[in-house]
Amino acid sequence: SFTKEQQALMKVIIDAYNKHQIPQDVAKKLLQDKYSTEENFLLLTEMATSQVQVLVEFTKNIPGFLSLDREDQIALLKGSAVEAMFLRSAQALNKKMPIGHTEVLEERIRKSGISEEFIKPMFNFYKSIGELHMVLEEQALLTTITILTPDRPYVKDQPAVERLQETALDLLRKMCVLHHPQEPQYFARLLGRLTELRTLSHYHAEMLASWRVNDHKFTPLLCEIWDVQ
Ligand SMILES: CC(C)c1onc(-c2c(Cl)cccc2Cl)c1COc1ccc(-c2ccc3c(C(=O)O)csc3c2)cc1
Repeated sequence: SFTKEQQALMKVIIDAYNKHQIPQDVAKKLLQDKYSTEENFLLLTEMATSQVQVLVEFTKNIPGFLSLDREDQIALLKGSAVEAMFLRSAQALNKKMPIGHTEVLEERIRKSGISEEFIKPMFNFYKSIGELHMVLEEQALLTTITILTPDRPYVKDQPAVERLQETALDLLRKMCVLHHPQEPQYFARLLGRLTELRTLSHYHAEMLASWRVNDHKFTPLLCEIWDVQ
C-alpha cells in the first residue's frame, strides 16, 4: 500500500508525464510523404528538439528538482536527455501511436544515416521495452529515475540527487508489485533497462560524431544539450 506522500508524488509525476508530450502538429509531420535520408534526419531533428523541450518541462515538475543546485539541474538534464528520449521514443514505438505513426517513426529512424551497428542494439532495446508492457506509472517513474541519476558528469551534490532518486525507486518498486504481482523479478528487470540505456547513450555519442562528419546540422537546443558544434 502507498503512503499519502507516495500517492501525492505519483499524481504529480503522472500529471506532468501526460501533460508534457510532443505536440500533435509536430508528431503529424512524421506522416509527410518525403522519405529521403536527408528528410528523415531533418524530421528526427525536429522530433528530438521538441522532445527536449517536453523533457525540460516534465523535469521541472519532479518534486524537489527545482530545489537542487541550479548547475546540478543542468548537469542532470544534459546527462539524461538521450536516455530519456530513448525511453520516450520506445514508448511511442510500442504504444501503437495513432494513424500509423509507429511504422513511420521506425522507418525514419532506420533510414536517417545511422549505421547498422547502432540500429541493431537500438531496436533490440525498443523490443525489450515493448516486451515489458509497462503501465503509464512505470514509464513515468522510470523516466524520472533516469533523470535523477546522481553520478552524471559534473553533478556536485550527489547525495541530494540520490535522496530524490531513492524516493522514486521506492515508489516504482511498489508500483511493480501492484501491476505485476505474478512477476517478483519485474522491478529488477526494469532497472536492468537503465543499464542498457547507458550503453545506448555511449553508442549515441558515436552516432552524433558520424552525423557531424557528414556535415549534418543540429538545432541550437540540441547543440547546447549535447555539447556539439
Ligand atoms: C537529432 C536527431 C536526428 C536524433 O539524434 N538522436 C536521436 C535519437 C534516436 Cl534516433 C533514438 C533515440 C534517442 C535519440 Cl536522442 C534523434 C531523434 O530523436 C528522437 C526523439 C524523440 C522522438 C519521438 C518521441 C515521442 C514521440 C511521440 C509520442 O510520444 O507520442 C510521437 S512522435 C515521437 C517522436 C523521435 C526521435
